[in-house]
Amino acid sequence: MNVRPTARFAINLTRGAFSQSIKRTLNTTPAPVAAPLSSKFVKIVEVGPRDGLQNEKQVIPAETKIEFINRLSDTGLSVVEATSFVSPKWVPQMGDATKVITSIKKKDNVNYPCLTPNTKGLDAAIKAGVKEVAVFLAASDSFSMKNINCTVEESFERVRPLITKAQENGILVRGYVSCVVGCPYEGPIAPRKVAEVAKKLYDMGCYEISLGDTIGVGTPGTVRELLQTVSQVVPMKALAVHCHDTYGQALANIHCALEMGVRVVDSSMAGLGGCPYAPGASGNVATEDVVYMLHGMHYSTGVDLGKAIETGNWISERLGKANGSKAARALTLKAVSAAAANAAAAAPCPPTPESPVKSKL
Ligand SMILES: CC(C)(COP(=O)([O-])OP(=O)([O-])OC[C@H]1O[C@@H](n2cnc3c(N)ncnc32)[C@H](O)[C@@H]1OP(=O)([O-])[O-])[C@@H](O)C(=O)NCCC(=O)NCCSC(=O)C[C@@](C)(O)CC(=O)[O-]
Repeated sequence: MNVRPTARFAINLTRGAFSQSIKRTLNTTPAPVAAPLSSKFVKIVEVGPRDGLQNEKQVIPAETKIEFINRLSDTGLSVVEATSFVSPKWVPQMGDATKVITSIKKKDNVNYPCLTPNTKGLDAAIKAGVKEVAVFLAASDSFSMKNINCTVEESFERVRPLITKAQENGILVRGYVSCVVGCPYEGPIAPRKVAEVAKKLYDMGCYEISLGDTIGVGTPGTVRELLQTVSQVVPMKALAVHCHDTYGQALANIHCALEMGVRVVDSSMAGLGGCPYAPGASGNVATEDVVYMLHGMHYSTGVDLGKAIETGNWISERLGKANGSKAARALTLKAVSAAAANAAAAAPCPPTPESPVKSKL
């Protein structure tokens, strides 16, 4: 992919000026849906700093992660999943969890949940002042073994004391279920199996269950069936969707989930990410694309799309990648072209050579 549009934007437009330019561009961009469908709020859970960065091969300095989170906090997002307190032997990229979470500028209206696989992780999170954690289980034993080194059944026993201790400390717990449609090692996963895991986590005290299509194989057909089954045992309002975009189905799957009543969507700025234990899986659906779609459908998110694109472009440049969001790429090009045209129009006219007629006078 070509990184030029992002680099050009960096040269031509400063932070803030870009948001303004994007706003003007959005005002002249036809809305993708004409009629208002709903004015309801959709909560976006930004997972870029954790899910987005955990799989990066290059060492990302803690300072970059901290600035990324600070910029995300300024976009209007209400949840920014910041890091994970996991074993650095398993996921070295997250080895700076304490430094990152204690160094960010926390905003009162933003939650910064962190992943914790066991009580050791929870203890470190508590020490670092974390107010919300997430446990992550799977609907497939093979994936569970690769990811957290225990079976699904064993993972419940591992998180039970974690959830109890978190509750005793006034810490909210979110629950992830991975491989909700398919597993990289076992193939298709039955919705019934996902429902069992989701219900157990919900009953154990997780306030929200995020359904992870870890390898992005879901389609609106399988996602509909999944949500129909899971919502029989966990209320729809407590469900979130977490769609990786490996097969280009993420937005379609989110649209399907919205139609069924889901109002929490996980996404990753610039489409960063992938799971270290799901080889070949692409990143999460890009936050910019989700926001563009939701606003076009007249859902509110609280997110300033211009600032989101600016942040996605910023982290993409830091990582030396193109922004993985199609909406961000299109709007960046449009804003840069418009700014260039404005600059050209505002520039003083260069002296023109005297015309033959004038020279005769
Ligand atoms: C769960 C374990 C720890 C089991 O790993 P293990 O090797 O079975 O654990 P252990 O208890 O035998 O400990 C091994 C070593 O790790 C240390 N350790 C143990 N726990 C911790 C901790 N919390 N923090 C720091 N260190 C820890 C422990 O102290 C020990 O150190 P040593 O004595 O050898 O020096 C390991 O498998 C692990 O950390 N796995 C994390 C994997 C991971 O982060 N995966 C990505 C997140 S999940 C995901 O991306 C999917 C999701 C959520 O996005 C949704 C979707 O898309 O599907």
